[in-house]
Amino acid sequence: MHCATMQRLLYFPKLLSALKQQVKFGTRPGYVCPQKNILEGFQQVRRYSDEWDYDVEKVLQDADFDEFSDRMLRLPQHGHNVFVIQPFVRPFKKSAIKNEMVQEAALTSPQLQLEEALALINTLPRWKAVDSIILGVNHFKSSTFFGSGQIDRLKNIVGQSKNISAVFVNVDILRVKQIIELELALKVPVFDRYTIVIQIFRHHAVTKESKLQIALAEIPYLKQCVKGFPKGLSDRLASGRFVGGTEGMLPETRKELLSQREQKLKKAVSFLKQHRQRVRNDPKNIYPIVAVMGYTNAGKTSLIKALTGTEKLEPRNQLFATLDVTKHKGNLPCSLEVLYVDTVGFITDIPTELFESFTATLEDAAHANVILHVWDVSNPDFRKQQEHVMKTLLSLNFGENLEKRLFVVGNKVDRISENELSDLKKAQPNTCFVSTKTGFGMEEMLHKLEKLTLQASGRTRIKLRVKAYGEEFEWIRRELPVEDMQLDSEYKYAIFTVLVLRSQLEIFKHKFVKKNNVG
Ligand SMILES: Nc1nc2c(ncn2[C@@H]2O[C@H](COP(=O)(O)OP(=O)(O)OP(=O)(O)O)[C@@H](O)[C@H]2O)c(=O)[nH]1
Ligand SMILES: [Mg+2]
Repeated sequence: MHCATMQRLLYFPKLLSALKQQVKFGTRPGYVCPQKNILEGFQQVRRYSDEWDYDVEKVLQDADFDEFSDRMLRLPQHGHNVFVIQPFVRPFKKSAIKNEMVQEAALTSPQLQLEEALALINTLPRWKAVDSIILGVNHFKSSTFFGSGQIDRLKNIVGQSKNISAVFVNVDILRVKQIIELELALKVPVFDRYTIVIQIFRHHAVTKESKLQIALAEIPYLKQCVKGFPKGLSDRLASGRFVGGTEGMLPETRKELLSQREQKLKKAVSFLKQHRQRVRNDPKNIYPIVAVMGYTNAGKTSLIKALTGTEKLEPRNQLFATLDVTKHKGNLPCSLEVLYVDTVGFITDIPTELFESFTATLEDAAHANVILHVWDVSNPDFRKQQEHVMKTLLSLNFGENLEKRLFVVGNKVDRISENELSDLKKAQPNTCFVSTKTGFGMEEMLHKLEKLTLQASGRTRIKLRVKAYGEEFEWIRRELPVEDMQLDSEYKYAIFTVLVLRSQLEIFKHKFVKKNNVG
């Protein structure tokens, strides 16, 4: 076996020894071990034959639109040195906030929010957070967002620093009027969370599926820009955001451009959905599916890598490192093959439209037998994060039977103290606590996951007694997930323990039970 794979399997000593025994047993002359593929499964990186044959590039190619959207989203090639502003509403004024997402954000600490804002900026290649400030406000003023005294203070900071080339106000979305007023005052481009996340998405999108969905995610933002763009202001703007190019276009022409783009994208996404549905319904796809979901950077990709040994997976200390929904084959201790689905992480204070655009690929996860929710328990904000993930799952139609198929894993326990871990275990008795980094708790977690997966995917563990090395024997070995096989003392009969779907059992009965001697 591959040496690196061996090392990874050392996380799971019992599982490893069981696998080794099975393989040894399989080397008996004349007998190929059905479990041999288990070990091979650990080494395999496999994209299933669900390739989508569609020319997305053709749909996305549109020079006029690119010029318009790049201008609105301000995508500089050179990056930015960013001044990060973390606004928070002073506690006694919380009732003044209407926006539900801002209200939710106001429940956490501004310091933690600022840390996330810095991580967002530093995730973008060539972007750097150079300074930051936490600003308490009584309420978010409609036109300028901040009060006039605060605007003066910000003007001073930004004006005096030669280093600052952009400002990031860490709120979900700023209105166009607010952006324009802030840009006029501060004389640098101003970004909100929506625009920053869109830019990260653009950088991290690899496949045509994610490129398409991200293009759709930009549309609501651009619509807002077109709607809120005030006449006659553009030439006063220093940032050049709305100046030149499509600025000269009539508002109707911009609207037309956007609506044509939206129609094209929606049509392509509907084809993508149909394709995904066909793949899901293909009777060949009988593997139970475990969708790994959670807040961004919680360790979803790391967990799948630890469970499957997939070399190509690259966990990264970045927000939204994963945008493509990918499937990775692994085995449960009972030998049953499962597909782990890696997914895009969620984040608070982002308009829901942004994640709704991912539904075409997230639908695969929504139909999964098990929804494995990963928490980063070392993050002081993890309770708020996990609440947010649950809310997002419900808003994205993951609600059906969610309680029955939900499996919660608290990751990164190597970064918390023993006391904290024991308090967490008491408070969350149904959660499996692990570290994908050290391997702590992984074996126990895997056994619990197996139990739920078998139950949720409708598999039954049964014994089949058949003639050794006969037709049925070969069929079982080839077609069914075999957990164990024993030969009788005379090597005449074999007793298989298999994990079967009702449909597989019916096929077996139809093929063999009547005509042959099967127990
Ligand atoms: N200390 C520690 N770090 C971990 C653990 N699991 C993951 N990490 C680190 O956390 C960071 C994020 O890991 P990923 O697996 O990429 O997280 P993710 O949830 O897939 O993130 P996104 O795809 O960006 O949403 C990486 O730097 C990992 O090395 C763990 O158990 N302990
Ligand atoms: Mg990931």
